[in-house]
Amino acid sequence: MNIIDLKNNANKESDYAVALGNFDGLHIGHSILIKDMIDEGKKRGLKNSVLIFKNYTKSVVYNKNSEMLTSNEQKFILLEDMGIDTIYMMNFDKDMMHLSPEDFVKNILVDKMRIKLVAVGFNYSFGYKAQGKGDLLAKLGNKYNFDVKILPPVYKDGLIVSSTLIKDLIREGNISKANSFLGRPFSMAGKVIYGKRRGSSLGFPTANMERKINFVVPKNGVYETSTIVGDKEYKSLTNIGSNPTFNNNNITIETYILNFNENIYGKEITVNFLRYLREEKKFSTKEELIIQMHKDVNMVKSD
Ligand SMILES: Cc1cc2nc3c(=O)[nH]c(=O)nc-3n(C[C@H](O)[C@H](O)[C@H](O)COP(=O)(O)O)c2cc1C
Ligand SMILES: Nc1ncnc2c1ncn2[C@@H]1O[C@H](COP(=O)(O)OP(=O)(O)O)[C@@H](O)[C@H]1O
Repeated sequence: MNIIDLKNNANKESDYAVALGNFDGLHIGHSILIKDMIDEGKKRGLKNSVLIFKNYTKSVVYNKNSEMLTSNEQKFILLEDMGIDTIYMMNFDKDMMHLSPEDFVKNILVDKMRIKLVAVGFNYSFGYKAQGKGDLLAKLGNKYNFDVKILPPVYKDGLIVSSTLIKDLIREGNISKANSFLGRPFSMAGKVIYGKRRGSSLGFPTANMERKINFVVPKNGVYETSTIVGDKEYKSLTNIGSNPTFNNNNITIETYILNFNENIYGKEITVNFLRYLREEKKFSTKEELIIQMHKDVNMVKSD
């Protein structure tokens, strides 16, 4: 798989099919769209690609740091697994934001990327103030000689699968449902930082994570997770919250890794969220918390 930054490069090699979108989460709806683009591209003898903005378009448009489901690194791995030939990267900045729909199509898709097929979802919009919709894309396809495929919404359990819905489910702690919409566990990557150094004394050292990007955070509570350290995956338990037993006030994301005993401060870990187990509680003594933590471990050991 190639990754091409369109800032200083253009594709001169071959004609391409492309899927367009933010693809935050690369959920089951995104996968269907991308697989369809790959298949349709193959029929036409085209290479396949996705165009990804380095930064989240909504964050630029609304000038805020929006919460996200996936980092670009995670997207690259997932897209490579799907069989994508090329990822085109672009910086979404104020100039880009002000491009008219037609200029976006002509300057980027046609001139820089040699696109012959564009696949988008039913609610895709593009160009300044998101003025361009599917019908305009189809017209521009006629003008600039590329095919356009607009995919209908993908439903699951009677709901349209969307990144916004999945983020809301995660915020509510409904991890199982969020994961069924994602098609894999929601996962967060980040560096292990120092905490209060209390975990080891409780018999449960916890790796405190600093999120690598502004990942959406599940509601406070204890979760069954798995944790990737280096190239190994371990069973784990993750507590999100303010440790009310100890009257902390900031929210931490901390993971106790089973059958593990290494110093991993400063290392990057990935935590996959599998299941919500219980609320974070205020215990009257630390001994009671320790008893509960043993019960938590038994919950995930037994299956
Ligand atoms: C499985 C698990 C369950 C936890 N449950 C609670 C809880 O219910 N209430 C609470 O106050 N803290 C809970 N904690 C957080 C501990 O209080 C925390 O790990 C400890 O204070 C260590 O913090 P440190 O990493 O800053 O040293 C839990 C931690 C783990 C790993
Ligand atoms: N099984 C384990 N799970 C998580 N971290 C572990 C484990 N074994 C050793 N560690 C190490 O111990 C650190 C956590 O110890 P802890 O006493 O909770 O300190 P802190 O408050 O700094 O997180 C982790 O950051 C990691 O480097």
